Amino acid sequence: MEFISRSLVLILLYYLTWHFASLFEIAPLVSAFYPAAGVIFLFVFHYGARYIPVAGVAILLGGLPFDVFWNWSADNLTMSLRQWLVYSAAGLVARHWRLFALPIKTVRDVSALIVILTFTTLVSAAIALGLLIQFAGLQPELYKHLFFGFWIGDLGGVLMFMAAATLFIDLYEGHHVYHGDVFKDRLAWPLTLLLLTGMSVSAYFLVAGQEDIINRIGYLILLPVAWAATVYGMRFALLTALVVNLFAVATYALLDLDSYPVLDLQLLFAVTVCMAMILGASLEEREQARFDAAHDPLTRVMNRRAFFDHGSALFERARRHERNLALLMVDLDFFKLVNDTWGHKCGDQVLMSVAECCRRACRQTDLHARLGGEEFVLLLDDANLEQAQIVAERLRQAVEKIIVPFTNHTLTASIGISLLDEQARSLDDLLLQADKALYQAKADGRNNCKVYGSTAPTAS
Ligand SMILES: Nc1nc2c(ncn2[C@@H]2O[C@H](COP(=O)(O)OP(=O)(O)OP(=O)(O)O)[C@@H](O)[C@H]2O)c(=O)[nH]1
Repeated sequence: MEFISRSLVLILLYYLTWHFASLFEIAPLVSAFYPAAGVIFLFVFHYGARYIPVAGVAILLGGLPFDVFWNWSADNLTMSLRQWLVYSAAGLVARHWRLFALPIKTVRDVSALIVILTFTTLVSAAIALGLLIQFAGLQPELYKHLFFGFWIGDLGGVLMFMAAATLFIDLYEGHHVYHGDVFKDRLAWPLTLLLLTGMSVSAYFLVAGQEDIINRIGYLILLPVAWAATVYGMRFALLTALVVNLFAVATYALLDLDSYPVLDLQLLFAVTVCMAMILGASLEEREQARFDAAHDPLTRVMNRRAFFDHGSALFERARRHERNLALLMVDLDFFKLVNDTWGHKCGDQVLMSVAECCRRACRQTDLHARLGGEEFVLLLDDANLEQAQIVAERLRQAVEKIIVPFTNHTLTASIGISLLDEQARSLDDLLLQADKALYQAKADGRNNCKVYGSTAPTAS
């Protein structure tokens, strides 16, 4: 299954990159071949030789129909074969010698990849030039033209390849390489979409009448779709596909461009939608997996591991900036009775209600988590003793109001409080102190809040 889905992505990415890069075609066909070949390199590099035949299929399906199918020539075929062999071999060599460390995690890693690809591209361009001189008797006056054609074309191509590399890495390695502040704001989606489609549409008008250029610019619509798929997931990508395709069709109708091959437009639409579904679905799966790894499946609040990850960072920040920090350890009283009397399902419902109470008791900057069983924890950022006691008391009262489903029974909770001071050197210390306070609260008859180091109950 993985092989099939990866193969599909290889073919679609190849198609996307090939057509997108062909927009920047300076030396005919060459600049489009290289970035697309980069996709082959990446797949072979990451997943091995079994993707070499798939790459052949990608070339046939993705590259040929657009230019070569309509304009078949032996040169084009040789070029396809060459990129297939050179990049498959380069991918295998890079894989074998582990030319750069995996997994690719940062923008710097991607840059390293691009440098290697640029290098490979230039070397293969030089080899191609050498072969042409040696075997095809290339005239010296064409050297410069060809080399610059290769060079400039390839450079543009490699830059375009960045887009494919980003999609690829995002898709399979699960790292959001280019996720930064730019993408934080969801508003970025409609704005960027507007900008990209606006640019494409103005471009159509600017080059009205030059069919060849219009055909190429038409492929720009693939970019926002693939981008939306990787950054925002399937729903946004499908929406983007719909919007940009509607724009494209409307523009073609407005400009009366009936000579534009209908087949191409349909194919483009099919590819954008497939791309959106595959990339977007994968992103959503990954986000789901990430969520599942950090959350308790029953209550959907943070789990123990995620609490320690985020909590330790919060603890260190508070200690460094000498800010207050309070920890509340919450444990239900006689919860076993609920399970034993009304069943486990009923107990589960109660736990969900308690999690909700914890969520409501917190600020956005605080953390709340289920440590396990009927034990919850709250880490209150910038809260002093008085504030922590208020939150704990509010929480205790909220738990008191929970009614065990289908009964008229209520339950109570005991809460231990600890505060960041010189004694607490780590989050573990803080937890230990809150646990001791909780033990005190239980010993004192339950349904009350106790502060570590103080003997008087804060409320009951
Ligand atoms: N329904 C349900 N029960 C759970 C879950 N995890 C742990 N428990 C139950 O929580 C109960 C914990 O019981 P104890 O540790 O004896 O504590 P208690 O009965 O609350 O008594 P005190 O804490 O001393 O007041 C046990 O019956 C566990 O089976 C869960 O996910 N769902």
